[in-house]
Amino acid sequence: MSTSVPVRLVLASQSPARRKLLQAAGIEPDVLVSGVDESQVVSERAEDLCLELARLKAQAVRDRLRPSRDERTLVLGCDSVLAFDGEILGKPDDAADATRRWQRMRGRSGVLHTGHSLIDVTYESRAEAVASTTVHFADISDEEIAAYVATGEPLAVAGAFTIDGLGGAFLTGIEGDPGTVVGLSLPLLRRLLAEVELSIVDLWTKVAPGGQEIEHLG
Ligand SMILES: Nc1nc2c(ncn2[C@@H]2O[C@H](COP(=O)(O)OP(=O)(O)OP(=O)(O)O)[C@@H](O)[C@H]2O)c(=O)[nH]1
Repeated sequence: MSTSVPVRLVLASQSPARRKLLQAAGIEPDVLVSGVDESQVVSERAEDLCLELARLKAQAVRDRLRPSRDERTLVLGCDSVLAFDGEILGKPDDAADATRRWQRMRGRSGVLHTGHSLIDVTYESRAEAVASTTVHFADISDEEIAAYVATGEPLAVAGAFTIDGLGGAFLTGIEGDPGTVVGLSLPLLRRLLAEVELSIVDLWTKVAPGGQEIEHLG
């Protein structure tokens, strides 16, 4: 399903992790931060909450774009939350909150849900879904919790942990796509692109694995 015009992906997220994940996969997104106030959405279900927020972020950025005849423009919004112990947890409020969370999470499991909303600005179509990955937390010590919180890393991320940073040492395993934990599932993005009649190959702009330059598949 290749396309005859260049495809531009606009990532509606300030997340450096999401951008790096796309870049490593050969996709160089433009970034337009949505500025959506996440506190405006409340939901009982983690999957509904993260999908609604992803939708709001994508729409807020879409509304700032004009379709162009020279390219196919897509907007991707994402939002990640941790479902743990019957609660929906985003980023911790502060260091004390991150500490309390880890004292509860250690030795137990949670599910990191990431909502994805893809809008095809050119054809006004959209595709959206939630990816979920179960995360098992190691039974870490109070000293490890204190040291981890002191780095500040847990304060900036949904669930107060990372899989690809310092927090990776404090997980014993996952079931599902690791990208979902970072904040963007590439296998799910591939499926959403297929729903709008595109292939992920159409978005490759950087050097392919193995080093050879990819001509833009246009
Ligand atoms: N590097 C990394 N980042 C993570 C991980 N888990 C969650 N995050 C980040 O935590 C943040 C989750 O908050 P969100 O509200 O989804 O996104 P945000 O950072 O506020 O950015 P916006 O999309 O602009 O709202 C995202 O930036 C995720 O990339 C992880 O395991 N590794």
